[in-house]
Amino acid sequence: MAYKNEDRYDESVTQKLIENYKSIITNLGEDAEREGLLKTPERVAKAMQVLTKGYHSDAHKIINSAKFHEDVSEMIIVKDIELYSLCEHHMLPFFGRAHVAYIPNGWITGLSKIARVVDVFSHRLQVQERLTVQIMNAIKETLNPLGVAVVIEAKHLCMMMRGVQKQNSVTTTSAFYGEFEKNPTRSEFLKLISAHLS
Ligand SMILES: Nc1nc2c(ncn2[C@@H]2O[C@H](COP(=O)(O)OP(=O)(O)OP(=O)(O)O)[C@@H](O)[C@H]2O)c(=O)[nH]1
Ligand SMILES: [Zn+2]
Repeated sequence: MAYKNEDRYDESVTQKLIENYKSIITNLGEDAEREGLLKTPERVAKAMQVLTKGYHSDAHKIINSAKFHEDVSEMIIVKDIELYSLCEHHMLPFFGRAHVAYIPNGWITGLSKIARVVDVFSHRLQVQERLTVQIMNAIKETLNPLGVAVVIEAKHLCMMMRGVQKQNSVTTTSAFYGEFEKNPTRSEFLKLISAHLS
């Protein structure tokens, strides 16, 4: 079913996930029947559907729904778009911010749609590199711009709470297309967002 917002859940998926999470709680050595945990499988089932709702959204449709003809040829940057995603290896969160820019070639889109595209792809099981490229490609394929740039800075809980346990490392990924593949455009973009790069 299509999820219009995060309050809608697929009832059959919820029921299956409730059984799955009951088993997980039991297999972790907890008592799934104790009072505090009784509703937990349902809560997690719903939370996980929200965190993966991007599978039910189409980034191309989102951009095309607010696509306007406009003769602008300057770089448009939407920076500091906060994002929360789940790493596909551990299903633990990674979170940070995305900086997205494009140079129009006759078409622009609503600014909020750029942030919505970040949400669509981040609400899936991801690796940061693919997330970065998917955002770039969605803008490239819908607006046919002269260039697109995406930079994502994120911290991965799988590197913080477990495993290597590094609390301060930030991963930066980038994807550049068209004009952004060369200077001076790329350096102008990086300069404009540089206050936000660590
Ligand atoms: N490239 C990339 N790697 C990621 C991302 N999120 C998590 N990882 C890494 O995925 C790797 C999975 O490695 P494995 O050796 O299979 O898993 P693991 O034994 O749990 O690894 P450790 O985290 O080193 O304990 C780890 O190095 C994670 O840091 C991501 O977005 N991009
Ligand atoms: Zn991970």
